[in-house]
Amino acid sequence: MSDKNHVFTIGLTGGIGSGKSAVANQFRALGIDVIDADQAARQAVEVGSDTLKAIADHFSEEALLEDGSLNRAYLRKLVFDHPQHRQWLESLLHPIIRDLIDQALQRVNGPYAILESPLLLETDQHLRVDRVLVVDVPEAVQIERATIRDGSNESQILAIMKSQLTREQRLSRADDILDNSGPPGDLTDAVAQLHKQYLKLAGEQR
Ligand SMILES: CC(C)(COP(=O)(O)OP(=O)(O)OC[C@H]1O[C@@H](n2cnc3c(N)ncnc32)[C@H](O)[C@@H]1O)[C@@H](O)C(=O)NCCC(=O)NCCS
Ligand SMILES: Nc1ncnc2c1ncn2[C@@H]1O[C@H](COP(=O)(O)OP(=O)(O)OP(=O)(O)O)[C@@H](O)[C@H]1O
Repeated sequence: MSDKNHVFTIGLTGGIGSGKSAVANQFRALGIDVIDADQAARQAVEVGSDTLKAIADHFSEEALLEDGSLNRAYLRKLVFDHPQHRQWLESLLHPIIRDLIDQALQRVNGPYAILESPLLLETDQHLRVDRVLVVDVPEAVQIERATIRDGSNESQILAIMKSQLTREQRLSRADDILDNSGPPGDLTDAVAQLHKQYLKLAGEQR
């Protein structure tokens, strides 16, 4: 990125259940601002928003819960079983998510920022970042951890994985790779090393 006003930004990505949030929390603990694309996706569909109304109009009232919020379980099943529904939802949400990310990046004060996103490389979000950090685990570990965390069945996790890049595609685009196949404690030293490297790179950019 050549824009002089922009904060040095690391794109943190990985497949579902790889450990992006766990890694992001370690950077937060070091005082680094993390912008979370999944969080932006939630902000985009706030109760009462036009976007949420467009979703209910397009799918059905079933897309809303009684309190007027998004029926995430319903939509999750629908969009990952039917690529055309996912494409419709993405074409509505991704431009909004991109704008929310841009606004959040402008508010960053620290030496560098982290953009945590499952779809960093699948969308144009990667154009916002200076460097790509991939959290990597074998696919079997992804499935196991995501299934336990979400209480989902394996077939739903597999459907989500199919709509993301493959492990090989993602790794081929990484500048840095964090192996998260060990216990959570193993991440601490590796994150501290990366933090040192990123502080140096951010300093050189200024
Ligand atoms: C379908 C929705 C409502 C399901 O909500 P739910 O609470 O069950 O899941 P959540 O949003 O927490 O996402 C969980 C994980 O699913 C995967 N995922 C979500 N959306 C997508 C997508 N469009 N393509 C591939 N994987 C996705 C990611 O690994 C993500 O971390 C939600 O994921 C959504 O609105 N997706 C479309 C917006 C989007 O693309 N978000 C990703 C960030 S850019
Ligand atoms: N090293 C680890 N050992 C064991 N469990 C882990 C480890 N890292 C993360 N987990 C657990 O695995 C699950 C997935 O991790 P996390 O939520 O960080 O993944 P994610 O990449 O952010 O997923 P998503 O794309 O769905 O948002 C969580 O329940 C988390 O507590």
